[in-house]
Amino acid sequence: MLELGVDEMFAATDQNYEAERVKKVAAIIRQQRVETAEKLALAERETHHIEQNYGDATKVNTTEVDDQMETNAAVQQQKQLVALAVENQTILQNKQNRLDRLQASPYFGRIDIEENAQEQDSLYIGTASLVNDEDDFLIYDWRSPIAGIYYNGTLGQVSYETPMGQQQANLVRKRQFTIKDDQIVNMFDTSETIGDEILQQVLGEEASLYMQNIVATIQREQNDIIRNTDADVLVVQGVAGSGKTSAILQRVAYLLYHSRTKLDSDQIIMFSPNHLFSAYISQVLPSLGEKNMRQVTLHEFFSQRLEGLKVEDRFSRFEIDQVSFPAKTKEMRRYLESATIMQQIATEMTVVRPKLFFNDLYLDGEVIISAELMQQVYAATKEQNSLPEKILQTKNRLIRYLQRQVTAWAQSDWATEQLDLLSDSAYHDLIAGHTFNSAAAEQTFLCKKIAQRHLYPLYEALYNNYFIDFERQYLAVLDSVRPDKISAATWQARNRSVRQGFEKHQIQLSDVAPYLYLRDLITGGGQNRQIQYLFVDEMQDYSAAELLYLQHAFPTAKLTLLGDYAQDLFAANYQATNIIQTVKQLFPNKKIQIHELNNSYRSTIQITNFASALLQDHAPILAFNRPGPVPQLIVCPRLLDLNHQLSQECSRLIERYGMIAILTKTHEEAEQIFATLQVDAEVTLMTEKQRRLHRGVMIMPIYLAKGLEFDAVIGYNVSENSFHEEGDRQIIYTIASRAMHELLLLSLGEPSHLITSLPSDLYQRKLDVPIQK
Ligand SMILES: Nc1ncnc2c1ncn2[C@@H]1O[C@H](COP(=O)(O)OP(=O)(O)OP(=O)(O)O)[C@@H](O)[C@H]1O
Repeated sequence: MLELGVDEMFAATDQNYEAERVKKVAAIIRQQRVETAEKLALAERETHHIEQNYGDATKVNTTEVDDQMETNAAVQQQKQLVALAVENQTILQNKQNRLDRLQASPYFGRIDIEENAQEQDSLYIGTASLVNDEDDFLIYDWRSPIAGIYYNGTLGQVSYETPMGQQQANLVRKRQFTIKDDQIVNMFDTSETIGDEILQQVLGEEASLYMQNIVATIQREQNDIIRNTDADVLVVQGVAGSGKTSAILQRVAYLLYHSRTKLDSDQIIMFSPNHLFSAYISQVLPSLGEKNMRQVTLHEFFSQRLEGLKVEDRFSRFEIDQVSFPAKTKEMRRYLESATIMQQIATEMTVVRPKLFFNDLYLDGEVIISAELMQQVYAATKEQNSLPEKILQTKNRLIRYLQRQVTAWAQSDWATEQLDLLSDSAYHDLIAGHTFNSAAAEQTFLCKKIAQRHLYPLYEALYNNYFIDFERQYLAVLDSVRPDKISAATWQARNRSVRQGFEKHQIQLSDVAPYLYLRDLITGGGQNRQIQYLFVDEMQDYSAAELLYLQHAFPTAKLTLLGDYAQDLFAANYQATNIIQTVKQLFPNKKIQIHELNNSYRSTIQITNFASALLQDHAPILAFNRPGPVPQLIVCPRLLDLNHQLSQECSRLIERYGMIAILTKTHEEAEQIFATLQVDAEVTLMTEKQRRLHRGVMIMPIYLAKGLEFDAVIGYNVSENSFHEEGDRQIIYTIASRAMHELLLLSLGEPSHLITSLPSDLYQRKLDVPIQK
């Protein structure tokens, strides 16, 4: 057995010592892997054996009461044994996975700390802990309290959390490694938070199909976000490429570690912008040994809650907005997506007994429970009860009324007729398991069953609250809350279109949050109290009403909201977003903590400076010092030339890089390019249905590229014609900031003034494109 003597570990600090140490640690990992593999094989055999026994134990005689009790006890015992064996197996499997990860790269950091003059410790930080047979920590998990020093501290006095409170120490060395298997590829001493060398190297790499974890190079400001456990609402406003998504994924891993006895990955939900993004980030947590949290898009979430209604999706709406977006529509959208409408709905529903609308419940064209009866029952509910309690009372009384109806139907001639018509198999189904003393008793029983079965849809309607006419209710609310800025005629016309939408089982996106909120306030439903943490990525794409609804739907969850108001693609043309301001207004009673990230890591300094200059009234983005080519603007006079240039540039870029994206404003443009692009590489037209990224050339509208990054980006047709509105600034910014190493912008004719108004040294303009015959 290889062991590391503690003294030996502290003695030398040079390259040889570190090289030697890695080898020794790697040997210990290998040895632990062999031992764990043996234990795991044994545990698997054990589980199999117990499962087999479990089958035998349940075959015991169950006719005698005593035997039955004995059997139950045996079954319980067997169940427990199986559960224990499975748990043991899972623990070993997790250990095995952890060792596998450590074997690929045992650690990435070392800190030397002095807690007093006599005592100095060297601690190595990796993706998981490793302990030898003497219980010495050879590697500390990056999430352990003491590892916080690695990310936070510059040399000198530092403090860290311990179970006994804050502990002070003197940080005397910080060392970074890149280790592959048991070989040190790179090693630096640094006094900075995390030195630039390793970061340079990581950021200079090619784009990958899946996002990578950043634990080796987490920056101080990101670390504060990752390790925050205080805030009810943690808000991160971060420029493009500042590591917002990376930080929250490491944050999930951190939270799962920090609260491992109380928190499970199922209790964390993340709202992501689209499925491509979900797939892109899906490997980060597993690479850190954690299960993925739940992921959902807002559209999926809304659609699940509004079964039976087709919810307008944001992408289709964006496409339609590009064709026509009248001022009146903008005004209405501003109101419908505001916190004000949500507050108005809440006010309307908290009066003592709001006027409610009910649906007649029909069966075979005949009203069985009338809306009028429902009104009477509702009117008779106790005044002092809340609205959901009144609804529950109403529902229970209506269910009792329905039960009386069932009895009446069972005693009617109709039931006897139905009985005569009953097929043999239906008859046997109904009486299965029952015996009767007389034919009359059997008949009574069967008639009751027939009536119950017949009226069951009404019971379901009552149980599921279908007896409440939510659509009419919503229309009535809309009628009463018209904002002054919108004329009565315009408002009524819109309400008519909402009604027509309901008739076709459709709902516009702006109506969803207020409609769902109204429905939940009436029924008291729609709240999930299991979720403890809710993350929203790209929060600038959520309206105030939507954020309020999410808070209402997950009342016990702590929120982490991250976004970049400069990347607001969907609402930029009708409203200015100020994330921080919005959140403060939305959650006045919550403990809000705000972090701003202004350093950008994704792109070369040239691309970041170009993107930064596009933004007005924005503090400059701090570019990471990684040089590359200056962005190019290529202007073509005709479509033919543009397409030719596109194919040429794509061919050039694909020789150099693995992942290139052509980003368009709309889906239609993406389709056109896909039809004409000629390049000797795999070309994929990305749609919402695509569930993963592809190597080669990908063509997609910018809204699908949210949160993603590519080696090189070609922004397609950034002409004045297509990008003339102020809100288009955000779109060009988002396009530009997807590029890691190279950025090209192609324009058909006059390029957008948003670009040409920038200082000319930020990009290179190419005009003399060859004209195609
Ligand atoms: N501390 C870090 N160490 C290494 N790489 C980092 C670090 N922070 C960010 N990055 C890298 O920078 C890129 C951008 O990060 P990320 O996608 O998390 O940023 P973002 O703020 O969510 O971007 P956007 O808003 O533009 O989608 C990624 O490649 C990520 O790995």
